[in-house]
Amino acid sequence: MTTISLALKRLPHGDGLPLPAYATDGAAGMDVVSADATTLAPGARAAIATGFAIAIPAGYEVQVRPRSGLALKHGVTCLNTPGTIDSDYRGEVKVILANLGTEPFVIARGDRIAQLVPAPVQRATLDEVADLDDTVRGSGGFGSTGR
Ligand SMILES: O=c1ccn([C@H]2C[C@H](O)[C@@H](COP(=O)(O)OP(=O)(O)OP(=O)(O)O)O2)c(=O)[nH]1
Ligand SMILES: [Mg+2]
Repeated sequence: MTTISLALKRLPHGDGLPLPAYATDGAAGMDVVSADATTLAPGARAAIATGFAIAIPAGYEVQVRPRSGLALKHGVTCLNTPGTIDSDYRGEVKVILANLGTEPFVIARGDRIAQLVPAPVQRATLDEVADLDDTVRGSGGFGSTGR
């Protein structure tokens, strides 16, 4: 395991909120809390404020991932999972939540709504060619190998 340092700037409406934190020693994600108090109707989505901005070192991203408990118990997930925070983004970190459940989902300020996972970024260059090498799979996909 490696640990990187993220610069975090608390925004005015983040005053008094707990910062993202690991719930246990072995947690992969830092739980992030909502700065908003709102209700997500069934089928609704919203960008939820967190009250902070971060600066990520070059070569890294931060992924915004759902919490499994919210997904399983309430059908609430990050719509764009995993959300991508770019290293050059300096705006407020937001969590795009969607309520895929059947009941309104009430979010209180301070509720843990998602988790942040830093990850190294692998970039690529593109090498445009006339033909690709042959493989057994070929163009088969989307269930081509059976159930
Ligand atoms: O869950 C998320 C996803 C993104 N962002 C912010 C940080 C990220 O760096 C920026 C852009 O995200 P992305 O590249 O996924 O969105 P886009 O639709 O491609 O927007 P842009 O044109 O600004 O890149 O939005 C968040 O705060 N939360
Ligand atoms: Mg983008």
